Amino acid sequence: MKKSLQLPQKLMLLGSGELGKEFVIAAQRLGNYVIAVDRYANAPAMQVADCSEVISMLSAEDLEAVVTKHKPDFIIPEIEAIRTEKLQEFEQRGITVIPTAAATNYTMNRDRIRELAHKELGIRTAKYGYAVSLEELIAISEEIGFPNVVKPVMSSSGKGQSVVNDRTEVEKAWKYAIENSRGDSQKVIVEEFINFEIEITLLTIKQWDAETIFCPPIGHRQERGDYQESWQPACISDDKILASQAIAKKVTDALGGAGIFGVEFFITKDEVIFSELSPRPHDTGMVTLISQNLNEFELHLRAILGLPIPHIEQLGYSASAVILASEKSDSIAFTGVAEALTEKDVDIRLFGKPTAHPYRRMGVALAKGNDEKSAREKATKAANKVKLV
Ligand SMILES: Nc1ncnc2c1ncn2[C@@H]1O[C@H](COP(=O)(O)OP(=O)(O)OP(=O)(O)O)[C@@H](O)[C@H]1O
Ligand SMILES: NCC(=O)N[C@@H]1O[C@H](COP(=O)([O-])[O-])[C@@H](O)[C@H]1O
Ligand SMILES: [Mg+2]
Repeated sequence: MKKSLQLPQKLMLLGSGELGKEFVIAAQRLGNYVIAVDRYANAPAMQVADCSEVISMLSAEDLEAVVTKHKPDFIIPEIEAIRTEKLQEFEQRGITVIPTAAATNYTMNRDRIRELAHKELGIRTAKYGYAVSLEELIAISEEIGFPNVVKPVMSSSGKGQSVVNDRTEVEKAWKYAIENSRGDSQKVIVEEFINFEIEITLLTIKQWDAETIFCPPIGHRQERGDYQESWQPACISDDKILASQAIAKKVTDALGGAGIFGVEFFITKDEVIFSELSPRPHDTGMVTLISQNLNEFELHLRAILGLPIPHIEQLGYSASAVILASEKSDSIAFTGVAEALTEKDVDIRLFGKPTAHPYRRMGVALAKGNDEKSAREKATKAANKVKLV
């Protein structure tokens, strides 16, 4: 389905964090009208949108109220934790849900997308199983073996995730996962620990009326299940790039619709292993704010609106490194931005989150370099100069 190319369109963004903020900027540049929605006021994307709403996105009534009030042409989820059954209803009423309401339902929980990829599409993933109680977790952990990785089926950015080295650590992992599960789920996934050489995000752009296209792979490093730095291009063989593209195409075709997807893979010496995917811009893809002629947010917008993407150009070795909070605070100020910006080909984004807590991502440093190493070092050095006070 292709939408009319008449602009502006009315876009409702469900989730208004840093990824949403850059998406709103891209949408505004083409004059679109954006309603930014999130669970708290003054969220990053709300600061640049035409208007905003604070609701519980897990509440069908709250979603109904804002959709009835604003009558958007498009609903664009920015986080997973949304009452996706309600999105199906909006879609039936003729509102375009990105990429599709069914796709947001598949990717809301790790188990649904895993079942689709592994069972229905026959794609290689880490060995896995599920548990809804500590007893089940002990049994399935022993079946899968140690070390393994335990995650709530509903969470993101590593929340509630832990690596379990042996039987004695299972109970702690269970408690941590349940305490940090988002939404109403009490289910965890246990995965075989993959000893990868590198992990990548393959930004995959699915279009209404044109072929699926890909950005060059993005390499990334994670801690506590959360992204710390990313770089593009990731150095992997052409064979492995083609293999990951084929898998990304297969999964995104099954999900349907249009938009950008961040498809995550573990790359081992001999294998390309599918991990998970975001049906929207990806945090590690923030590197494209400096590394490409069209960043992931502009690509998402063009794909959504059915605008052409004639060419994606990679602009050379580039990297991003996160700026994290270290303590709880509700008065946010930074030092060191001037120092960080003294270096050539370095840029900083501060998201404008109104409060901080340990490890909350507050900004990102971006850099270009002569090679991967120098780009990564420049980005990390710049990120380290910026401090919350
Ligand atoms: N089975 C595994 N083997 C090895 N490492 C893993 C495994 N699963 C997850 N990890 C590590 O933890 C990171 C986060 O895992 P995952 O992507 O599943 O979580 P997430 O909460 O969805 O993160 P995000 O929302 O940021 O994508 C991975 O990028 C990887 O570094
Ligand atoms: N890996 C998913 C991801 O990076 N999502 C991004 O983080 C925001 C939530 O941040 P918060 O937890 O600091 O509010 C989300 O709104 C999205 O922009
Ligand atoms: Mg991930």
